[in-house]
Amino acid sequence: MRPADPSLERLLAGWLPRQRWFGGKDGPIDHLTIGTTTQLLTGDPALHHLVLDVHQNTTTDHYQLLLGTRHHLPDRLRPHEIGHLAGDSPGHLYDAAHDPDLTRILLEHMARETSVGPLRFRHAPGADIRADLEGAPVMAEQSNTSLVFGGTYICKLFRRLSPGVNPDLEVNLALSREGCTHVPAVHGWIELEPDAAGGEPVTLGLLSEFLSTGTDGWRLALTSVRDWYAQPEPLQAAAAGGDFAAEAGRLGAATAEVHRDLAAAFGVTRAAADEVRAMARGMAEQLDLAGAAVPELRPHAPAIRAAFDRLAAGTEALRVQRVHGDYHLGQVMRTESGWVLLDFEGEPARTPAERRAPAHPLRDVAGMLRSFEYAARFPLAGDDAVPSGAADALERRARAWAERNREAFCAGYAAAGGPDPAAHETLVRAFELDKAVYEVRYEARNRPSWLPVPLRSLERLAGVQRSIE
Ligand SMILES: Nc1ncnc2c1ncn2[C@@H]1O[C@H](COP(=O)(O)OP(=O)(O)O)[C@@H](O)[C@H]1O
Ligand SMILES: O=P(O)(O)O[C@H]1O[C@H](CO)[C@@H](O[C@H]2O[C@H](CO)[C@@H](O)[C@H](O)[C@H]2O)[C@H](O)[C@H]1O
Repeated sequence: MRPADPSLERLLAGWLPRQRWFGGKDGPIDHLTIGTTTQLLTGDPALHHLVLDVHQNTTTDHYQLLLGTRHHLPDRLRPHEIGHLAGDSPGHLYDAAHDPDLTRILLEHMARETSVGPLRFRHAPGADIRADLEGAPVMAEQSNTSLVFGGTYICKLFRRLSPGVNPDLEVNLALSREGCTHVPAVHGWIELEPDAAGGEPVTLGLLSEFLSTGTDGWRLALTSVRDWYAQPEPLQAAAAGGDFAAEAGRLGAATAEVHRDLAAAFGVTRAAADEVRAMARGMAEQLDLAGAAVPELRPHAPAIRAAFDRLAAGTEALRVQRVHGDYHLGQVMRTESGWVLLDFEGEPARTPAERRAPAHPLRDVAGMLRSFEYAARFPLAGDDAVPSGAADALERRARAWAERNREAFCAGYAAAGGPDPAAHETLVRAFELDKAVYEVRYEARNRPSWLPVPLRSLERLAGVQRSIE
């Protein structure tokens, strides 16, 4: 395979926008070039590591791809085929993240800490990595691609690359050094060496302990929600088989403990009132952008803007610190030893600087409160899911479930030493609305059939705001 083959670049430009993890779905790809190609395995099958430079409008994003080539493509790999090159080509090209025959090579390299071209494979100090395991991708709604190796490791391959050390690696290593028990152990990572201009290596992958006894919070919460919808009247939350409130309280406490350790690892600073005003202006700008892209958001815009204005009118300085940044029920796992937090990368649509920026820890709390709203409304999202005449009763149930778990989470968070959400209502509401605006845009771009979920809960949030004005 030639490094910069125009027909390969055209194939990739056609394939990329169809991938769940592609972050540039807002507009067409103007031009795609192959930045680096590194051959990790020769023969048939062969494995190449590619960094793709994707030019869209005025920006260039970099995506990582493990490209497999085979003369004959087995049926199991057909869904992952990228295309077929004629002439002196190697035959079928496919996304090798789905090929266990090839991904095991990543473990071998990390175990031996090798360097291949610009790729450097590393392991954590003292880690003894088993290289005899096969990796299969996790089937989750993901921005990246994670491979589970024999129920022992999980290797997250970052799809869109951000400059420098990925915050997920940076934060996990820092929290482990603090002795935090709410994160999985880091075993290794893969990085791209800095280019000639210098700078930091770019993180390509993160190998962590696989939490084999864990269930993700989203799945647990949905089980509880379904149980709640199946309850006969009169409703009795505490008696419901799948009540989630005690878990929500423990999750609140774990969140506060992680915030404490993040503060110890990265420090705490003060955001003066004018910085808080700038933050509120930033939220209003995002609202304008989202309203321009998603018309369904516009009816709620005045009430949302009022919440941001209210935040801007305050004179209080805020204590800010490193936070999770994209906190929701899919980012936490309940294991036999308690709640574990995952994915400290921040929101995929934000810039690397925004993701690292200190924020008030209640921003994460608001993220999780939104997630309770999501879980409560998810079963009602499809139009045919709600029988006619039942909408009001179901809306009452959704609100009751979300409210009960919001309260339990906030109580657990405050009791474990986090700033009390009840004492910062304006701030929490602004964060919640900001997250809901982000979600509307996120769903419109990535999962249009989910758009009613944040829109329905916005009707409630914006209604609360209107009643305050
Ligand atoms: N250490 C782990 N152990 C077990 N499962 C995990 C682990 N890390 C992630 N997962 C699973 O993979 C999913 C996606 O992981 P995440 O790090 O959030 O990826 P992304 O950044 O692509 O969203 C999680 O929701 C969880 O189900
Ligand atoms: O986990 P990611 O870093 O990929 O986060 C992105 O995708 C999330 C969905 O997978 C999205 O979260 C939204 O949907 C969740 C249910 O799937 C819900 O629990 C969250 O509250 C809601 O925000 C997240 O916003 C996005 O950044």
